Amino acid sequence: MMTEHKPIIIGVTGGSGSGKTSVSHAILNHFPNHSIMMLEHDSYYKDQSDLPFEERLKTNYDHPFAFDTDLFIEHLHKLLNYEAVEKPVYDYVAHTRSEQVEIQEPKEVIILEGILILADERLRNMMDIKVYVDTDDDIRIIRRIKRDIEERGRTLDSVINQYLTVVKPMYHQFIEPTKRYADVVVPEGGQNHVAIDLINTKIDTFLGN
Ligand SMILES: Nc1ncnc2c1ncn2[C@@H]1O[C@H](COP(=O)(O)OP(=O)(O)O)[C@@H](O)[C@H]1O
Ligand SMILES: Nc1ccn([C@@H]2O[C@H](COP(=O)(O)O)[C@@H](O)[C@H]2O)c(=O)n1
Repeated sequence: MMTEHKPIIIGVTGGSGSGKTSVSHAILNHFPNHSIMMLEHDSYYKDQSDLPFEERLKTNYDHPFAFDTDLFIEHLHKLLNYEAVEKPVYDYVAHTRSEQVEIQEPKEVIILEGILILADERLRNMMDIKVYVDTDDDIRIIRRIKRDIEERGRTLDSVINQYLTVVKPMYHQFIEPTKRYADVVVPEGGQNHVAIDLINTKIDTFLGN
């Protein structure tokens, strides 16, 4: 595919359970007839298939080192050049990459989503709009308990233990400080229709609509 302009990049970040995915889907759904895609940083958690399962449980998944951000950026550069990429598929139950990949075709609008995407200067410099979803800690942990038990194969004790020992301290050390890089701070995630409308209007402007 050849086009005059490079794709538009929107970064959506915030703590775990803040509503990043919901905001990203609200943006995707606003542009049903446009060329738009989402690239989750979580898909680029490092492959740990060489480690026994018990060892994978000890990984700090809320530290920048847990991600293969170099590969994420490499894929982003390809997408910016309108080339397709083989996106890894992450398995939260097994705590490693699955053996499958998904072919991701290039699009005109790319939504990057993840807890630590604003922590990397290279990524920040590639974004046209930076969004931070800001949701109270108590709401986020309640959502996470429900989601991790229902969808990510966790027990209540494991979610609480991981939250108190890793997720909460890493949030304050690495994620919350990136709020200052955001162009837009969205309180209460997916339900903030005014903020999402403002973001969509800006994307429309970039698209020349
Ligand atoms: N405004 C909201 N009200 C109620 N539940 C929500 C809201 N936004 C998200 N959720 C729920 O909370 C969980 C986490 O939301 P999600 O968008 O996946 O957050 P994140 O991607 O930041 O982890 C999901 O189960 C989602 O359905
Ligand atoms: N094997 C893994 C990998 C990641 N996590 C947690 O996922 C959170 C990020 O995803 P969100 O959708 O909640 O933004 C992050 O806080 C990691 O702790 C995990 O538990 N296990």
